[in-house]
Amino acid sequence: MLVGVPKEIKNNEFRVGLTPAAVREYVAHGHQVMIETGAGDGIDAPDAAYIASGATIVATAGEIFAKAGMIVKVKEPQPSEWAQLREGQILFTYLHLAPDPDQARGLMASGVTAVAYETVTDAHGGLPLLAPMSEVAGRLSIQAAATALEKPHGGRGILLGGVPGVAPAKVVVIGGGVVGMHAARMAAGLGAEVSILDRSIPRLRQLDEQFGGRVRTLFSTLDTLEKEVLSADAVIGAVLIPGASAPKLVTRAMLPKMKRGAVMVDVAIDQGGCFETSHATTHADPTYVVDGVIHYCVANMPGAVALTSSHALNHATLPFGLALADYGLAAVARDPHLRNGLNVHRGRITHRAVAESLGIAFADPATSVAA
Ligand SMILES: NC(=O)C1=CN([C@@H]2O[C@H](COP(=O)(O)OP(=O)(O)OC[C@H]3O[C@@H](n4cnc5c(N)ncnc54)[C@H](O)[C@@H]3O)[C@@H](O)[C@H]2O)C=CC1
Ligand SMILES: CC(=O)C(=O)O
Ligand SMILES: [Mg+2]
Repeated sequence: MLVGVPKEIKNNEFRVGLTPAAVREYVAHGHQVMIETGAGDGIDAPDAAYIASGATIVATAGEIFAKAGMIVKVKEPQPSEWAQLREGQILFTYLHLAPDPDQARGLMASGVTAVAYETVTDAHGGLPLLAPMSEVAGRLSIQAAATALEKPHGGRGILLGGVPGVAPAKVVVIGGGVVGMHAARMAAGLGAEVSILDRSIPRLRQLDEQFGGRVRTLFSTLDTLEKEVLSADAVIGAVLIPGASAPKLVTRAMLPKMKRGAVMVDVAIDQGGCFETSHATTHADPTYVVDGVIHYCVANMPGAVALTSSHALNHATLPFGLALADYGLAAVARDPHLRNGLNVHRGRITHRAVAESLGIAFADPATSVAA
């Protein structure tokens, strides 16, 4: 298959869909790979590195969209990219369609077959193509919170770990999955007081065991959530219902009762955000203030550490991308985990939770791909 990788065009997005090491694997499988010139510049992978791995360098994204059988990206296609996708072409990337009806309509109109990294599953109930970026974003969320809490950035002026004789900051993590666990680990490592809220008791058990009592685990009721948020210096939003829009767990009414200069990092913003007052921001202007509480809501946090992120992402996407390149749609038909990643196919939404969040009719992928 002819596989194409355009340069990412989202604000401050420096990741790349395929690293040179991944290109070499595709070429070893007999595929041709086209890379837009400069696509790897953000991860210290110049055109020459891609040529050495067997790729061809092309001057424009337009050529890639026109010729490639499969497009491999990182972030959801931007409006100028929807217009260039077409029927018979496979798009393999993050989509986050539930809170983004414009993109959903754009992809449906294009006729493209779109496999979303974030809903591909594994045999253990996990999301293997979301997990590496959740690890990155969870860890970064604490760096973002620490920075925002500094006085020159408008924060309370509290050091996460405190110092001997002065109490540390309180970090409250809502959602104890991959993002939540990595956020808690970083916050605890810096010496903060940390609690994690989740609605899954088995998950809370795992976290309790893993942290050996260093982090408090709490079942998330309305009462517990409110009590924890109102006493927090930093709140990390890390819940997920796969494919669906995030539930709004911190309401606007809670904000005036929170500490002045507290910070809320809504990592779940790519699924619409789990705070009522969240709206997506960019790395260029990551924060805003509502009722004295700083909001950080960057939807592509891992793009800031593109080098780490691109390699971690490629390690996870490689086997699925190779299967798509080797077998095309047949790979989706025969692998239920890859099929769970199918979000759009020939103008229909093929993921149930995505369809329900968008209020668009659901087309069963098991039957629509075979058709
Ligand atoms: N902004 C960014 O750059 C990035 C955002 N993300 C996003 O972060 C979010 C979390 O991802 P993961 O940690 O990988 O998901 P995950 O599936 O590993 O964890 C989600 C956790 O939320 C819990 N949960 C669900 N509903 C809840 C509720 N009402 N109250 C409390 N807990 C609840 C689940 O039990 C689960 O433990 C996703 O929306 C993901 O797309 C991930 C990477 C980068
Ligand atoms: C998962 C996601 O939204 C990202 O890595 O940008
Ligand atoms: Mg701002």
